[in-house]
Amino acid sequence: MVIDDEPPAIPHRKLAPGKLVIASHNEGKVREIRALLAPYGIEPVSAGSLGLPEPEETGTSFTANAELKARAAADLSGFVALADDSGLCVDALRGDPGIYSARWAGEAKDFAFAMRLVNQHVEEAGPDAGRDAHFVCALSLCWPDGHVETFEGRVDGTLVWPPRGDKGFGYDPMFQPLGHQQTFGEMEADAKHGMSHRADAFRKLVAAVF
Ligand SMILES: O=c1nc[nH]c2c1ncn2[C@H]1C[C@H](O)[C@@H](COP(=O)(O)OP(=O)(O)OP(=O)(O)O)O1
Ligand SMILES: [Mg+2]
Repeated sequence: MVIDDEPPAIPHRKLAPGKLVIASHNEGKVREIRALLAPYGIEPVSAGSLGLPEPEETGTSFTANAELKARAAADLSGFVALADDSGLCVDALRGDPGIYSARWAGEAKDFAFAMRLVNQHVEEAGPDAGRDAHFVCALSLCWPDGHVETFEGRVDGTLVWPPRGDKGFGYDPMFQPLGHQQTFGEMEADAKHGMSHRADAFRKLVAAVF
């Protein structure tokens, strides 16, 4: 018997030119998503500039949180919304901080503190646990009628200490992608876009909806 295990082709909805809300309140992300969208004839407006609230991230996965943020922004704005839920997953910490990556930086969004915390836990886990980590990014597009499509990307790397560079945001200064000598904090934006979890998810989005 021949078993056909090819997944059925998913009919994606195409994205028409026009306004699109970037459903994020993180300036670093908004900057990166704007750059990724630049070649595609979309007019991005940020959630902040529309005065949209920051929804509570009650999901238990990157995908669930990305969908919830995209849906909230599409409902309130009436435009297609693109949300990003992402985070740093550390092997020695069994995937933490993961979906809690923003929350580890506290109310003050203090990533110098969050990076120290991550490094401290990794050192406590001992040398055998290693310093492998990866970033994950789920990008969700939600149309005003509720249709949602989500794409996930990933980049593998190593955690360095002390942190290096001030070009990126969040945990970038302590993350060195596999096969590279610079951290994401030291790289120019274009170099990060060549390999990041966000760019990986975005490539899948482009293939599906443009
Ligand atoms: O490329 C990255 N380079 C460094 N750090 C990163 C990256 N990507 C995600 N991260 C970390 C920091 C961020 O704060 C958290 C995501 O948390 P997450 O809830 O998805 O975003 P957020 O609260 O900062 O903004 P928002 O929810 O309004 O989009 O993971
Ligand atoms: Mg958030």
